[in-house]
Amino acid sequence: MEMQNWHLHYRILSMESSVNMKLLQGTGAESGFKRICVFCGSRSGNKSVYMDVAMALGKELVQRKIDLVYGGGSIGLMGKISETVHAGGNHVIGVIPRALMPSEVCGQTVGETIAVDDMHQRKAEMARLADAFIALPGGYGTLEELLEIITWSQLGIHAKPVGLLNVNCYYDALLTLFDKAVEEGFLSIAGRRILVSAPTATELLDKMEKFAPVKDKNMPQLFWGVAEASQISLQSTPRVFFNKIFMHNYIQM
Ligand SMILES: C/C(=C\CNc1ncnc2c1ncn2[C@@H]1O[C@H](COP(=O)(O)O)[C@@H](O)[C@H]1O)CO
Repeated sequence: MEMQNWHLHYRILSMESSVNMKLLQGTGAESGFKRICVFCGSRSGNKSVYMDVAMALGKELVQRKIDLVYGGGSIGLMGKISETVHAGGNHVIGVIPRALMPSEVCGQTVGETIAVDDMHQRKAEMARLADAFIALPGGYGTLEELLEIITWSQLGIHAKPVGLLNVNCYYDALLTLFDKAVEEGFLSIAGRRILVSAPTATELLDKMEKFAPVKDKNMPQLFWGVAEASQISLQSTPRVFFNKIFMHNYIQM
């Protein structure tokens, strides 16, 4: 895609999402989201509230006719949300690296499985397939996925809503850290606003439906195109694979 076309495309995407969301407000109409990617723990947590919220989010997606993209398998919160959405009759896509595919590692994926080569490819594929992202409680894997997708938004790679389901105040410390980063000058206010948070699935989805991306005026317009990917590939061999895949998927978003 030409540089100018890309900027136009990005602006149209941002405008479209805020217009669609405005039309939906208060109408009781179907969601503006077709597919949401959920990042969440491969463990269940040690309080029932965590499995409960995974089920509640699954039911909310079913009710709003939103399909699920997730990391595949049947373990922990990942298993609970995928089983709930699948049982409710919505489509589920598990994007799973081949190394994690054996059922003794991750259990069985319900619905459709997309096998990928590695964790980087998985994230790019999840990001391409979904039109919004939600993080439930989880560990390093969930945090890493959440922070990367926020960073991609900050860099203008996508303009899709990112939500944090802060059940049981699980993410309070993280949200305080982000506020501290603004206070200390490491994060812009526009950057901080990328992440939408709420304590329940219903409130979070309602907020995300209304989300309109805020453009950070100080952020330069970046071009994430094939030309840059091939330049990177000349400079640094270990990053070639990631960047090639990432750019390829990005162009298709
Ligand atoms: C190897 C072991 C378990 C299998 N682990 C995972 N299976 C599927 N997806 C995973 C796994 N680990 C990370 N992910 C991705 O990150 C998120 C969950 O990570 P967390 O650290 O549990 O928060 C999830 O969204 C996946 O996409 C044996 O331990």
